[in-house]
Order: sequence, then structure tokens, then C-alpha cells
Amino acid sequence: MFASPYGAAGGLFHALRDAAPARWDAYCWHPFVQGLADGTLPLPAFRRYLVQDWLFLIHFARAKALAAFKAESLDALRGKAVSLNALLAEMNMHLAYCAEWGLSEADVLAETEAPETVAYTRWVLDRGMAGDILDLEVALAPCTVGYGEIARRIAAHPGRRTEGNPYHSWIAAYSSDEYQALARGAAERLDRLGVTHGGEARFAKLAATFAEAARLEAAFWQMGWDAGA
Ligand SMILES: Cc1ncc(C[n+]2csc(CCO)c2C)c(N)n1
Repeated sequence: MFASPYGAAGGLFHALRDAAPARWDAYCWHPFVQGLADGTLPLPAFRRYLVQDWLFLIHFARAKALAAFKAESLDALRGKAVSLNALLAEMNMHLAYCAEWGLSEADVLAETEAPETVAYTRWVLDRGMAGDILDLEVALAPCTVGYGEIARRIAAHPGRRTEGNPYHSWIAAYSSDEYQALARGAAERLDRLGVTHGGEARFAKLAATFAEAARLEAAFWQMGWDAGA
């Protein structure tokens, strides 16, 4: 199995990832990801993914706002505000990126949510509303940390194609030092929350949340993949 590039060896992130190896692999090395790596992913699959990802990001921003609400210190609240603003800025770039793929802003905004998008995003919000900041961060971790690991797996893949790969810029964005630092920071934050918020005693429930988020991420890839068939 691909070794986790993030989090400490005895920390909560590693424990959660190690508790769901099949789910984690099915997410991080989904055929969609392999198609990004070697450039063979059908374009309609990527377009479907991009449009749904826009809708996903709207609700992901709401989940970050919920994390701000659930923050337990002024410092943590500031951190969430900064990260929410960064996401809102990225969302503008997402629309510009969609335009490069022939998807106008009007096309993207007119799209309705796929069941996979609704299922994933509303489930994250529900975990966050029903639980505390640790439950919410665990539900969000596969998203933030997983994309960092996916970029690393692609970089390490012998069949990877860089020249003429239409998905090169997508891969480059998640391979960037900036994104890698974000993914590392999220895993480290989870490790710290594990210590301060009883991660060991709550492990069974947290592991179920993490595994479910990984499953919903894989289902999200599958939704895109099916549009390329
Ligand atoms: C389905 C889906 N899962 C994860 C991401 C990754 N992601 C979501 S928000 C964000 C910005 C920083 O947290 C990043 C990298 C995605 N785009 N789409």
C-alpha cells in the first residue's frame, strides 16, 4: 500500500487511514484517477466531474463556515475564516478553469446536482452539525488530504504521462507546494485534535465517519467516470 505522506506515525490521521485501507485505495487510485495520470480519461468524464465539483465546492464552503461556527478558540475561528476565504477565491478560478474546458459559467450554474454530489456534501454537513469540530474535521479530511495523496500517487506512477496530458494542469495544482502544505496541515490538525478531543476513546465512530467519506469520494469519481462510458 502507498505510505501516507502526511501526519505522524502514531497519530489519528494514520490510524483512520489504516483502519480503512480498501476504501482509501478505492478512492485514491480510482480508475478516474488512473485516467488522469496517464491522460486516457475520456473528456466527457472530466467535464462531468468539473461541473459537479463546482456544486460540491459551494457546499464544501458551507462546511468550512460550519467549522468556523464550531471553532473552539479565537485562533481557530480566524484560521477557518482564512481558509474559507481562500476557498471562495479558488472557486472563482474553478469557473475560469471550467471555461478552458468549454464550460461557460452559465452552463455550470445551470447544472443540477447529481445524487452523488448531494449525498456527499449533505452528509458532511450533517456529521458536522450533529457532532463537534473533530467529527467535522474527520468527515472533511479525506477530501483535503486525499487530493494531496492522489497527486503524490500520480507523480509516483510509472505509467504517468506528462507530455500532452490534457489533465496536466489539474495534477500540477494538487502537486504544488502550496496544496501539499495544505494537505499536510490538515492531517497534522487532525492529529492534534485526536489528542485534545479523545480520539482514542471515540475511535470506532471516527473511523466509520472517515471510511464513509472515502466511500463517498470514490462514488464521486465513479459519477464522473460513468459519464465517459
Ligand atoms: C469531490 C472533491 N473532493 C475533494 C476536492 C478537493 N478540494 C475540495 S475544496 C479544496 C480546497 C481546500 O480545502 C480542495 C482541494 C474536490 N475539489 N472535490
